[in-house]
Amino acid sequence: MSNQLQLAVHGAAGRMGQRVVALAAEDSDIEIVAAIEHSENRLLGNDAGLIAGISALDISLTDAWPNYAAVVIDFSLPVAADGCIANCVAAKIPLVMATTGLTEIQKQSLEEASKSIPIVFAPSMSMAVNLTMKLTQQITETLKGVPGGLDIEILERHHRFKADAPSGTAIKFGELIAEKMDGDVKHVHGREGETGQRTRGEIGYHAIRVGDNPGEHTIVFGMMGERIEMNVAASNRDCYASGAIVAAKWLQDKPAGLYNMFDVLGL
Ligand SMILES: NC(=O)C1=CN([C@@H]2O[C@H](COP(=O)(O)OP(=O)(O)OC[C@H]3O[C@@H](n4cnc5c(N)ncnc54)[C@H](O)[C@@H]3O)[C@@H](O)[C@H]2O)C=CC1
Ligand SMILES: O=C(O)C1=N[C@H](C(=O)O)C[C@H](O)C1
Repeated sequence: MSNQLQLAVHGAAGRMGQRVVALAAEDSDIEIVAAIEHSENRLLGNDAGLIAGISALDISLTDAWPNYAAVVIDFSLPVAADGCIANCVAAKIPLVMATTGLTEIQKQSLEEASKSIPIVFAPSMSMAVNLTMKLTQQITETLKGVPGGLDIEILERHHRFKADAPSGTAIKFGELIAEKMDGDVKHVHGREGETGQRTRGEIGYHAIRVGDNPGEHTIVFGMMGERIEMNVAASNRDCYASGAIVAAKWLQDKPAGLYNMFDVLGL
């Protein structure tokens, strides 16, 4: 059908890429036009649907970029981000950049790329996570002057295979919370040795890697005599994959620019 959204998935054989392929294949508004992977991936040439654990789609895993796609969803790795960005800019294809762990230079190249193509860039495509981000900003704004002080710690739990720490989501939680705090903020990643007592302007980060946890974040707001814990947890990866597909569709009528999931979700 010509009016389907022609989607290319970058990192298509990965944990996330497989879920994007599977959910997109169920969506009658989407036509998967390319399932792109690393040139050394041993699954190149295999059917992307079978790799994703669904029926064959007659789309072979490839390392070649399509001549045309309406949008690229990237769930690859930081090492692949530069090529992805460059190909999307060259072909003027809108991009959903979901990969985390990008360097500052790579984030700058995303900014530059967004001058010519529309990009959604977010460390979590989950609606629940992005709503929780907004709620934690409200809690920080409300409690930051509480008598006795407010201590904020961010715990994130992920599967044993995750290659970056802390999660991009935890880093984004910290950035958003820091925007609402007064004075200088010190981001403290883990604690060991004679640290001395906690200072007021700290945000602590703790990365837990266990089993097959698809992603869980707990923001602890500690006060003298009580605390609030905001917990958001995925039970599988489809919250991220479906969020990325929503973002891909949202991008279709947008001008060049750098957008996030708050823009997509209207938060
Ligand atoms: N924004 C979000 O909502 C979410 C983001 N993520 C992020 O997505 C990324 C991928 O996560 P997973 O799927 O668990 O990892 P994964 O390791 O299972 O998948 C990454 C895929 O990228 C492929 N890849 C590596 N280099 C490539 C290249 N040069 N060209 C094309 N493909 C290449 C790998 O072969 C692999 O199949 C991570 O950065 C993770 O943090 C994960 C879940 C949700
Ligand atoms: O690697 C993962 O799995 C996830 N990574 C993202 C992150 O680093 O924030 C999003 C989600 O937490 C799952």
